[in-house]
Amino acid sequence: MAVRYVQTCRLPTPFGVFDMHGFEEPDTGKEHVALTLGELDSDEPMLARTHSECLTGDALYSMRCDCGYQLEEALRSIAREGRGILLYLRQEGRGIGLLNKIRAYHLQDQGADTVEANEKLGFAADLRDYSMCRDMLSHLGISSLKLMTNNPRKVAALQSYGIDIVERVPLHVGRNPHNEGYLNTKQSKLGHWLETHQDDDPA
Ligand SMILES: Nc1nc2c(ncn2[C@@H]2O[C@H](COP(=O)(O)OP(=O)(O)OP(=O)(O)O)[C@@H](O)[C@H]2O)c(=O)[nH]1
Ligand SMILES: [Zn+2]
Repeated sequence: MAVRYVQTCRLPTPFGVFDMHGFEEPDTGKEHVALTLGELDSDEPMLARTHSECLTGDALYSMRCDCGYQLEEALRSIAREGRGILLYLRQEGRGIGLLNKIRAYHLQDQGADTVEANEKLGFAADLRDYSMCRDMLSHLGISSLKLMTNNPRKVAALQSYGIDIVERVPLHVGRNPHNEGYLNTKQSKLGHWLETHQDDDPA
């Protein structure tokens, strides 16, 4: 989806003072942001995270998934590196939206896994589209990334837009008894690179 740049402001966080760049999808009105730290105009690959919205995990401390833990670890890693970008993409629930995600969680409470629940609701397992990343990165002059992800589809999607992924940085944090089944299904059905025994120590 094509996006247009709107404005930039400072965003102080416990991890560092980022610049927040706002973008809008003219066709849908969806709003996305990029947080950046450090020099943008450089040929050096940039540490990056493309993070899809998860209100429950990112803002409400849900332990059903690993999103909140990954968001925090990504911002911490960018701050440690002194340079990087986090693209926060407003595609909640792998693209089905918040209320459908609650419907899907209800089905999971009754025994479905994360993929089966989507399918029972008539959705594909993952409806996300990463094309807005191309415009956002191009606007900021960034073409080469060290991407923090465990998701092979994300890597392939960004590469298909001509973005150079020079390194894939694993992001294994937040495994707990409430998301064990979810993470196992991500690995077995969605192909995520997740070892069975993760090192949860963020040090
Ligand atoms: N439909 C659905 N969406 C979920 C569920 N659990 C988490 N999500 C969504 O899954 C998405 C996770 O996105 P990301 O954090 O980018 O993670 P990812 O695609 O799994 O890949 P990583 O980069 O390895 O973290 C968010 O949009 C969440 O809202 C679920 O059970 N059902
Ligand atoms: Zn989540």
